[in-house]
Amino acid sequence: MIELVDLTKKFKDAYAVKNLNMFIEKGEIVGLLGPNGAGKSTAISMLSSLLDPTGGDVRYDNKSIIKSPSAFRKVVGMVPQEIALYEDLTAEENLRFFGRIYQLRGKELNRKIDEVLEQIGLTDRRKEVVKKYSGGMKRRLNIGVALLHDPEVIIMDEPTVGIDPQSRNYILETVKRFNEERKMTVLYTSHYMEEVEFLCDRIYIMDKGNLIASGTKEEIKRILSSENTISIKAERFSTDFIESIKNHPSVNRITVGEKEILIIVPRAVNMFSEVIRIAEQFHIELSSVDNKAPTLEDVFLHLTGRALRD
Ligand SMILES: Nc1ncnc2c1ncn2[C@@H]1O[C@H](COP(=O)(O)OP(=O)(O)OP(=O)(O)O)[C@@H](O)[C@H]1O
Repeated sequence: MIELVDLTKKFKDAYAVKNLNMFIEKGEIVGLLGPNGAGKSTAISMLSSLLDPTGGDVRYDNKSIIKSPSAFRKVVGMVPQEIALYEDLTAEENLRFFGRIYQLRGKELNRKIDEVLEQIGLTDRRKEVVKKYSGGMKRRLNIGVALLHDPEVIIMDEPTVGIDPQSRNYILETVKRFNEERKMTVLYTSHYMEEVEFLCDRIYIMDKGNLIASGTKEEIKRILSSENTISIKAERFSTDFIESIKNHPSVNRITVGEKEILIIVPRAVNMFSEVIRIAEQFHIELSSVDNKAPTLEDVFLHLTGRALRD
């Protein structure tokens, strides 16, 4: 198990990470979520012993990896946010170069290169120089480098930034496969809610250096359990109708879009029939009325008052 205990990093007079407490069990995919500048990269740089903390500790199987990082370094693969590849080398040559740094040689190195290229779906393009690769292919090779020494734990710092949806999907599916087939422990940082929702069972949410929520997806969404959101859609809404919904005694607040209105009501209130009655009264033809399950995005908005991608 990996534990972060009161982990803190102060740059001059500002805290990038403050008293961060987290744990990651063997074989779990844990998500670390937060907007730009939340402190995610700083936290995982300390976790992978690339950066010295100002305070606190990181423990792997009860041993401090701040004091003695070498054992942890052998079992961890780090995928950095910035692509760290040689553009003028081919995929195969890049893997060979980094493999040697991991002390791999000869047949073992060749076998690992073949295996990693297969895992990241680049076997066919192995002889091409990286500068000809698409953003998504570079991202995949960046992940491949971290897999060369068969890590037990992989730490990924926003590995899908700036790529097309197809490559993004490929990466997400690959991470899931590593976890299922190889029981790899994964710490996945992102500022995309949907990625973390798809991949992770347990989630930590950071904002401005602090942890603002943690738990399973279900636990985190329960933060919003005192309210329910109803989505109604129509080709057009009239001002009278909007005012009537907004001023209804059971409605907490509404968000008005061009063709959709979100109506937030207390959990216990059933507004369905009431909404339909008011729509009929104002001759609004509703195309749908749905109960909207809360998303992690809603949780973040609720906790911070800001959207995650501000
Ligand atoms: N070397 C540094 N010197 C001074 N301040 C820093 C340094 N590194 C990070 N910071 C500050 O610490 C805060 C957290 O940054 P960090 O990069 O960890 O956030 P992040 O959540 O990873 O965001 P991003 O998604 O943009 O990488 C930011 O305010 C950043 O400006």
